[in-house]
Amino acid sequence: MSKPVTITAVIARDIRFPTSKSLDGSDAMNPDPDYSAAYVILETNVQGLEGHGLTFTIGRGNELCTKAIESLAHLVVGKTLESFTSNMGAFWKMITGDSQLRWLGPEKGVIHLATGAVVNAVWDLYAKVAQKPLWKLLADMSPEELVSCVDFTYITDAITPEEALDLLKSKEKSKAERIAHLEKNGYPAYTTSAGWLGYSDDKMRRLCREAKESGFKHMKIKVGSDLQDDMRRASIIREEIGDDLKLMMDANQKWDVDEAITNMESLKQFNPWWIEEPTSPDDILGHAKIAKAVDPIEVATGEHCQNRVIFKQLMQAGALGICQIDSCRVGGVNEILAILFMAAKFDIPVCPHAGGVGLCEYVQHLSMIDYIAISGKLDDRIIEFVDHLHEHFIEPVVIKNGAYMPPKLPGYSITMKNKSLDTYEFPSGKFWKEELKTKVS
Ligand SMILES: C[C@H](O)[C@@H](O)[C@@H](O)[C@H](O)C(=O)O
Ligand SMILES: [Mg+2]
Repeated sequence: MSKPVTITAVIARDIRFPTSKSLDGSDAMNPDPDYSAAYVILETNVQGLEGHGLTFTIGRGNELCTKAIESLAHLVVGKTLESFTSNMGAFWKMITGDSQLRWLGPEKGVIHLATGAVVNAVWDLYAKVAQKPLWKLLADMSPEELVSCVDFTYITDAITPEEALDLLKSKEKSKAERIAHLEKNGYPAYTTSAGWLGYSDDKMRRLCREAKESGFKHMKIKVGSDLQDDMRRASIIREEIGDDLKLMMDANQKWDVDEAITNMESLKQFNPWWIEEPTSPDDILGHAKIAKAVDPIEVATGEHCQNRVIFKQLMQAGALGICQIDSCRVGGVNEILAILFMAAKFDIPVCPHAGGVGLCEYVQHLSMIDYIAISGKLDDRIIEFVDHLHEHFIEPVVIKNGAYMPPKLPGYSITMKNKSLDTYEFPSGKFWKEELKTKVS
């Protein structure tokens, strides 16, 4: 591209899907989520070229995220893409370093969710200009380039840039073999779609059967409502999937620390591989205590883990058996790379969180780059899959035989169809106008 690409405007849109109607996505803590996106469009001076990104919320509060995105806009508008991509680490430090906005976090909550959306939109633009899907853009970087994308502030006691570089260099020569493996076999996935808490027993049984038939080897269910009911539902699922498939359980932060330990005593008879979010996502020592008590069941967490610092401490404390990165809870691709480096160093499997709109589209790129260039491993690593709302994306995920196939189009796979954006914009889109009218009358 001859003329420099300049970002000319940041558009933030409040997009909400009415998933609470069918209880898709429901769990013990979140009984009625409306899967939503605070959606970002970076407009540029090049006709037809835009960077897209989103941050995931479950409905109300999406308006706060879109406002926060607008507050960050002055940091990117009027700047060239090249001024960012020539030093991605410095770009990230700049975006998270506006002192007046940083005061709202730092690096957590609404401002960090908004940061995730903007940073991801810049990566989408970068990959579109490079004419590569994001995973390939990252895979083609040298170890030095990949390390330079990361801000190591606050994590050098766990990993230094030099250590990260050594780690990447040791994987460099065999990258091509792993790319070939992915292109042939895809990256293994697990499904959560059968186990939402609000589903009837019949629906759960049917979805379990369907998931098994379509090649999934792992399934996740929700627990944390009522222990007797958790046990009843777990036994139905085991009945359907048998003993060979791996079962995971997700409590969505419902329990206190000792309660988690006691409840897992009862639930361990269903042979869960991991217990996810057993307690508050901020409780590092609590997770460590649970991990010790429930061993050999793994403790998984990360979808509400606010930044790389908390991930670092979970890893250092031996509190984390499975690292569940979330593509937009932390500050986008750069911070994800920091977490992937630490997970590789601590040899903790990364199984991304994807229960939301657009999260499957995002995280496939992240697991793929982890396998190609960072951990180099697939053992005990799977990407979450939920079968909702993919039809709204220009390049929806492709699952074959229980595995994610590598995306092909340039970008971060997060661009939504214009019609979907217009229909589900809140409150002015066609869907919500009708919906709100019926509520009033
Ligand atoms: C409200 C959401 O659907 C959550 O239940 C979901 O993200 C879940 O924790 C998951 O692990 O997929
Ligand atoms: Mg979860």
